[in-house]
Amino acid sequence: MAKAAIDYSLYLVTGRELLPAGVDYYDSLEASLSGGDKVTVVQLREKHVDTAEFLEIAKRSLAICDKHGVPMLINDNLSVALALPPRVGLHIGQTDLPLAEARRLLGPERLLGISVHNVEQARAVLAEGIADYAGVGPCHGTQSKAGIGEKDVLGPRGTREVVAALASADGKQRLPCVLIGGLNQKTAQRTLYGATSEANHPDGIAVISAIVGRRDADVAASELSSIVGAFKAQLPSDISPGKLSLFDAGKQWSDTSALLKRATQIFAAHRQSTHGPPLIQTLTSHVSSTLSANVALCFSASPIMSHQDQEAEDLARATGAVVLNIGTIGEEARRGMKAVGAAANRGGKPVVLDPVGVGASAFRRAAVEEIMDDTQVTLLKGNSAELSSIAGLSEVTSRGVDSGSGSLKDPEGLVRSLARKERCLVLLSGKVDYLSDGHLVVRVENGHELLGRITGSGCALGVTIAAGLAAACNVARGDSVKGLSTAMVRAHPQDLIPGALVGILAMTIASELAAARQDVKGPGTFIPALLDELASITPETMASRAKISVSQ
Ligand SMILES: Nc1ncnc2c1ncn2[C@@H]1O[C@H](COP(=O)(O)OP(=O)(O)OP(=O)(O)O)[C@@H](O)[C@H]1O
Ligand SMILES: Cc1ncsc1CCO
Repeated sequence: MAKAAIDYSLYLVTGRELLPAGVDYYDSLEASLSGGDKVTVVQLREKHVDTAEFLEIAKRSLAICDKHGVPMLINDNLSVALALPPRVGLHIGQTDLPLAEARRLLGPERLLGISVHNVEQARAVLAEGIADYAGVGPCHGTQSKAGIGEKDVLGPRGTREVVAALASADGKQRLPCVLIGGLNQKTAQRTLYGATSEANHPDGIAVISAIVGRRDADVAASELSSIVGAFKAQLPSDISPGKLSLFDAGKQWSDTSALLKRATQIFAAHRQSTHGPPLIQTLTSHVSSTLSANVALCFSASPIMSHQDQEAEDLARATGAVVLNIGTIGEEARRGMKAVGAAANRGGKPVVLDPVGVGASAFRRAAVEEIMDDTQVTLLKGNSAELSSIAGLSEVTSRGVDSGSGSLKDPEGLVRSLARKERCLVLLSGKVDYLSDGHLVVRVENGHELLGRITGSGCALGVTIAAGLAAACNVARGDSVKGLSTAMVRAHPQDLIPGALVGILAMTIASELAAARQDVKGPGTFIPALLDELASITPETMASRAKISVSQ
C-alpha cells in the first residue's frame, strides 16, 4: 500500500487484555474492520508475549487486515516487523530504537510511526523527516497505560500545541498525526476539535478499549468513524499554515447595520417565542442564582439552576444553552460542570463560561483550566481582571470577584487573541463591552454604572447571552451545518455573534432605561426596575438605542 494513501482516521491499537470475557481476539478484530465505517489502520500491541507468539498472532492478524485492505503495523518489535512482508510497518515509542536506526533497518518502504508527548519531541521528529506519522498523546488519562500521572496528560489544549508543532515548517513536510490516550465515543469530538488550530489539525484518533473492550466492536468502530468523519467533513480544504481559518464566525459582520439588523431579527423571533422559551441550564453561584433565574424569565427564557452531574444527560436533551459560572464553585459543581459541558458539546448546544474571580486563587485557575479542557466553550466572558488572568497578563489584577484597579492597554487585542487561542467567542465586560470571534471586534457602549454597583450583574449577563445564543440556534434550526465551528454548535456560525449581541444589548439597554426611571434612587431600587425593563424591552427599542461599532 502506498504510504501516501494511508487514511489515519480510525487507528486501532490492539489490546487483548481488554477484551470482554469470552470474546475472541480475531473475531473482535474482524468485526472492527467489517462494514462501511470501520477501522482504517491497525497497530498490533503485545506487551506480554515472546517474539515467536507475537509473530504467530501478527500473521493471523495480517491475513484479516489484508482481507479488508487495511494497513498493519507492529508495536515496538523490529524483528516481528522484519519477519513479515514489507507492507507491515513499525510503531516505536520515544524510548525504543532511535528513529534513524529504525528506518535504516526497516528500509525506506515500510510505514514507520513514532509517539510524541510534547512540543519538543514533535519538533524533533518533524525536523528529522524520517517518520511517516506521529501518535500524539496521552490526550487523557487511560486504562491501558497505567501509571500515567495527571501531569503527563496533555488535555485537548495541550494536544493542540503538539499537533501545531507537526505542521510543515522550515521546508519540512507536515507530518500526519493521530491522537491517542483516552479517546472514546465521549471524548473524541471534543479532543479532535480542541487539538485543531489555525496551524494544523489531527488526521485521526487511535483507540484501544473504546473498540477492543466492546462486545459489538463493529458498532463501536462505526460510532467512532462517524465522529471522525463529521470532524473531517468540516475542515476547510486549504490547510496550508496560516490559511486555516477555523472560527470565522463573523466575517460577514463588518457592516455594523447588517449586524444590528440580524440581532434584531433574532431577538424578534425570540420574543415571539416561535420555538418556545429556551431552557437555560445555569450552574452559578449561590450569590447570583435568584437574580440570574429572574433575569432569564424576564428575558423570555426558562431557567434551571442545577449542579447535579447525575441529571446532566437528561437535561441536555431539553436545554437551549448552558452557563458555567464558577462564582462559588465547589466539588459538586465541578463534577456537574464536567458532565453538563460534555453533554452540551455532544448535543451542539452553546456553552457560556463565566470564570468569576479566576485570578484570585489557584483553585479557581485550576477549575477554569479543567472546564476549558473538558468542554469546548462557545463564549468566554469576563471582566478585565478575569480575562487578563486567563491570557496570562498582569496588567489588571483582582483580589476577589470584582474587577481590580487598572485598565487594559489593548482590550481589542486581548479579546481577539484570546478568541483565536481558545477558538471561541470572547466578551470582555466593563464600561464598554468588547465581543470578538478572533477576527472582528464589536464594541458595545450601552450600559449604566449602576450595573457595576450590584452584585451578580455580570453573572446575569451570562444568562442573557446564553439565551441570545440559544435564540440564534433556534432561528438557524433545520438549516444545514456549515463551518468548523459548528462541530460544537449546530447553528449557522455567523449567527453566534448577533446571538451573543442580543443578550448584551438587552441587558445594557435595560440598565439605561431602568436607571432613567423616577422611582430608581440607587442600587436597591435599580434591581427590580432592571427586571421590569428587561421584561418589556422590544426589538425596536434595541435597534434604536444600540451603540455598537465593529472593527476588523
Ligand atoms: N461603569 C459602567 N458603565 C456602563 N456599564 C457598565 C459599567 N460597569 C459594568 N457595566 C455593565 O455591566 C455588565 C456586567 O459587567 P461587569 O464587568 O460589571 O461584570 P462582572 O464584574 O462580571 O460582574 P459581577 O461579578 O458582579 O457579576 C456589562 O454588561 C457591562 O456593560
Ligand atoms: C460576591 C460573589 N462571590 C462569589 S460569586 C459572587 C457574585 C459575583 O460574581
